[in-house]
Amino acid sequence: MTLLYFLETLRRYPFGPFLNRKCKEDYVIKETGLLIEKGTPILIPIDGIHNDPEYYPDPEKFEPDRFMDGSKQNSMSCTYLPFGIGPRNCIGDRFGIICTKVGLTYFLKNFKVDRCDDTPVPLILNPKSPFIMPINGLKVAVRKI
Ligand code: HEM
Repeated sequence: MTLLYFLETLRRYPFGPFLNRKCKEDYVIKETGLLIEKGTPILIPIDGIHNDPEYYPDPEKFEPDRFMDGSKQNSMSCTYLPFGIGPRNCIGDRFGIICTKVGLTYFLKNFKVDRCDDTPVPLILNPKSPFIMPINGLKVAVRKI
């Protein structure tokens, strides 16, 4: 269950809005005829793909169950990219997942988290940040259980 919430959180809020690559050889996109020349810098829009209703119906909705069948986070899927993709993808993905599971489980066993008066609803992201992060932080009420 923790994993489904983790996966959905990284869909809605990946670390950054895009991955960057450089084109290794001239490439023509079949559908449009557009030529991408060798050496062209490429930005792959993670947040655009993660919010495309063709892949994620009702993308604004936080819905951990979308990951229930396990297919989306398949490494061959180009529609879920929180850890990047290909030979330069994140080498720490499994380690990151395990650390998050252990840390979250320990934290949630000991603390209860609630909205407070200062919790931004809806969450407003900082449009000037190179990372995906709330504009004024994310204040919540944390109580020891
Ligand atoms: C939730 C945790 C993490 C997230 C969301 C994350 C995300 C990413 C992303 C998006 C990339 C770029 C991949 C690409 O361009 O295709 C990356 C690269 C990388 N990550 Fe992570 N990462 C996480 C944890 C870690 C951890 C725990 C380590 C090391 C212990 C790590 C080490 C690296 C390294 C070395 C690269 C560069 C790989 C390369 O250029 O070949 N990451 N990560």
